[in-house]
Amino acid sequence: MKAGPEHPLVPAPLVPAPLAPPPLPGAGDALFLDFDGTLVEIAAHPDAVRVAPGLPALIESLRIRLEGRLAIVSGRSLASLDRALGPIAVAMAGSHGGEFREAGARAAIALAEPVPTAVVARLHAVAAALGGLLVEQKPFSAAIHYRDRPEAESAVLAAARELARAEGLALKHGKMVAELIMPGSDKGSAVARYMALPGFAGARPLFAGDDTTDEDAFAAVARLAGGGILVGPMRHTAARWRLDGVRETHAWLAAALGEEPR
Ligand SMILES: O=P(O)(O)OC[C@H]1O[C@H](O[C@H]2O[C@H](CO)[C@@H](O)[C@H](O)[C@H]2O)[C@H](O)[C@@H](O)[C@@H]1O
Repeated sequence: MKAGPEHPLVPAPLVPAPLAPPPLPGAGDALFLDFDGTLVEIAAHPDAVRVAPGLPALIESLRIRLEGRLAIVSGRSLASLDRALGPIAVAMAGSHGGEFREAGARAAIALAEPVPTAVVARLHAVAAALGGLLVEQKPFSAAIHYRDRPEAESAVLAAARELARAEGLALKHGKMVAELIMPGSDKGSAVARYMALPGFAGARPLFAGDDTTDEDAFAAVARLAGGGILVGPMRHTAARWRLDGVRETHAWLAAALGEEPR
């Protein structure tokens, strides 16, 4: 007997079924890419990621191949993505959908309210009390990182949950990070907003991402008759396909251009 939503009395399997590799993005597709863990390997510090030398050009070439239907959708701020990738004419949404920019546009549109300064101050106090954790303040979210002190995870999450509850904020738990966000925007809403633009409308959306914070986007592309691509080890996910890691993602992007990995 099958398990799943259509058989609610049967427990879901503990080990999710494996996912096939994704199709190559091509004519009629729109491509959305997460950044950390998808385009670059996770590093010890947000500023320590290494961008492969050929990556910005690869992304721009794909954007041209897809007639402009490509965007990076990240939890990072746009300023941080701009620093990492340099001046590329590619659409980008940052701060988990709080900042939205079309390709070539100078200014971003704000789709969220900034996190109140009192909340950021409280996060700094929590970070100091836990031995000096990194607080990353972004235009529309604030993150507390515990990669340096994994043993602080439960204390970080408890404090972040309490702040989120008291202030009416959304909480995202990513890779060794807890992020507080004003409710109303996430990666799924950013994808939906791109897909409503004339250049994207009607295309099949594909979203590649590694983290649980990408699940909103996986669900959004599924609603729009596309599919998510989980990057990394198998887990319970709304994604439809899977790639093993960053290297395999680069190879997949290069293959879409008919090239060897750069
Ligand atoms: O949505 P993404 O593009 O995947 O961004 C998610 C978060 O990425 C960054 O933090 C993560 O990557 C860091 C560098 O590898 C790592 O040190 C950290 O532990 C990870 O959580 C970024 O700093 C966050 O702002 C993003 O939300």
